[in-house]
Amino acid sequence: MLAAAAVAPRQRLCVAFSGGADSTTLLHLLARLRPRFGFDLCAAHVHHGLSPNADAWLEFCARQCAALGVAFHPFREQVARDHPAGLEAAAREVRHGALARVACDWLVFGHHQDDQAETLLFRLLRGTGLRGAAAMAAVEPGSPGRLRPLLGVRRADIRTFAQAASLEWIEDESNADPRHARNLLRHRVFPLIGAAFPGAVPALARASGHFREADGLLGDLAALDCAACGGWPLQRDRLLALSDERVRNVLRWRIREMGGEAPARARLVEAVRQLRTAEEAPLYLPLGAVACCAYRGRLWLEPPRDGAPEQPLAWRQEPVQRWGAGVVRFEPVTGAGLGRAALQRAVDVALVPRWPGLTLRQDRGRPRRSFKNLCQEAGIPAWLRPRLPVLRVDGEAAWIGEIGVAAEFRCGPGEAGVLPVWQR
Ligand SMILES: Nc1ncnc2c1ncn2[C@@H]1O[C@H](COP(=O)(O)OP(=O)(O)OP(=O)(O)O)[C@@H](O)[C@H]1O
Repeated sequence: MLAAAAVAPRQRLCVAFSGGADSTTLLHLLARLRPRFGFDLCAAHVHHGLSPNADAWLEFCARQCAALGVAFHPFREQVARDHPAGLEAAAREVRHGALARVACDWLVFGHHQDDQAETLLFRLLRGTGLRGAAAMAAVEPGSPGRLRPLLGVRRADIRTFAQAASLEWIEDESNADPRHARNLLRHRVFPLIGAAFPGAVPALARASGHFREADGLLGDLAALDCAACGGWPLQRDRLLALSDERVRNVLRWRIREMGGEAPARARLVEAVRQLRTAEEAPLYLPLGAVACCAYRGRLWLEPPRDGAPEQPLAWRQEPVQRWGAGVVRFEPVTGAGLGRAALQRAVDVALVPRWPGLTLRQDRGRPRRSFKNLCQEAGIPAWLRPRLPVLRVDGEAAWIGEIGVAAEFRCGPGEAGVLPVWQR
């Protein structure tokens, strides 16, 4: 598995070390494999402060690491007891937050096949989608990536090995607490299932592999559909020519790609319904971690409060400048857009959001118009206005995204010009 994950010599592996039988076995195995693979090994333990034994566990982990010559990183964390998702979830969040702070290439966990089967069943009972049913991956690339080398091994086999190797470990008394839903599954439900279906655990683990594969294919389909819709921002009419299922798949995939959690199915169903009934009209649909925006034939997702940067972004002739969730491209043109010479003479050129009192004259001989009037005339919806990029040149608006160039800055015929294009 280490070879499959392409763990290279000198890469830094950090075992997430609870001190339990699984991560203790894992740590000992990796310590033995260290000379053969040439990786650097360390271990991290998170002290949640929830058990009266937490100090003793931390000391136990420190001693084990010292005996194996493995660097040890202890984390003492506070867990909120009033977390809306419950104490277990709060502890997990804190644990993963602490482990993410370890400088390493791979975090290595002691999850095994029984954990995988329990995770799958637990999630199915809560109505999970394909992504959740895919459960845990043995190799999850990332920075750091995650490895679960024991994912194909049964819990009982790990214990047998640990006993045969005379390893010592600690038992977390909370693992026996039937008030935790996971423990109820482990101690009551799985023994019953196992008696009736002896191969249930490996079969469930296998099923999660099938779900993982199918989920990967849905990701491929979403990527193909996005490409066929012209890439982000998508062409709205092409997206809506797809079936509802595929539109939802695209939205779900993009939200995850942006680091958010996919909203509940009912919410996505409603979003697609609204997209279809709005036809061509501008639309702004909050979807949890992101907002779905549709405007002038284009559709995109953006973080709800990340429309425009708060601070001016100085422009020093770069071809591309970031703007909120998108970019502004400055394309070289001749006889169109903004005159380059005037921009080069200016002292202060920056991309900024609209400011109070902003006005712009679109054509010589026509009056200056307020930002609000310009937006109304162009049919720009109120939600999009704070996000519009404005190129401010020595205090004057030279260009406003979606509106255009100010007459005073327009490039003369045959002159070198630059045309800003806002891509959301
Ligand atoms: N206190 C801890 N400090 C460091 N690592 C831990 C700690 N607790 C658990 N781990 C790591 O997580 C693995 C799984 O532990 P456990 O089954 O208790 O957690 P889980 O909540 O089911 O999993 P996950 O945290 O991945 O959701 C362990 O084998 C170990 O690698």
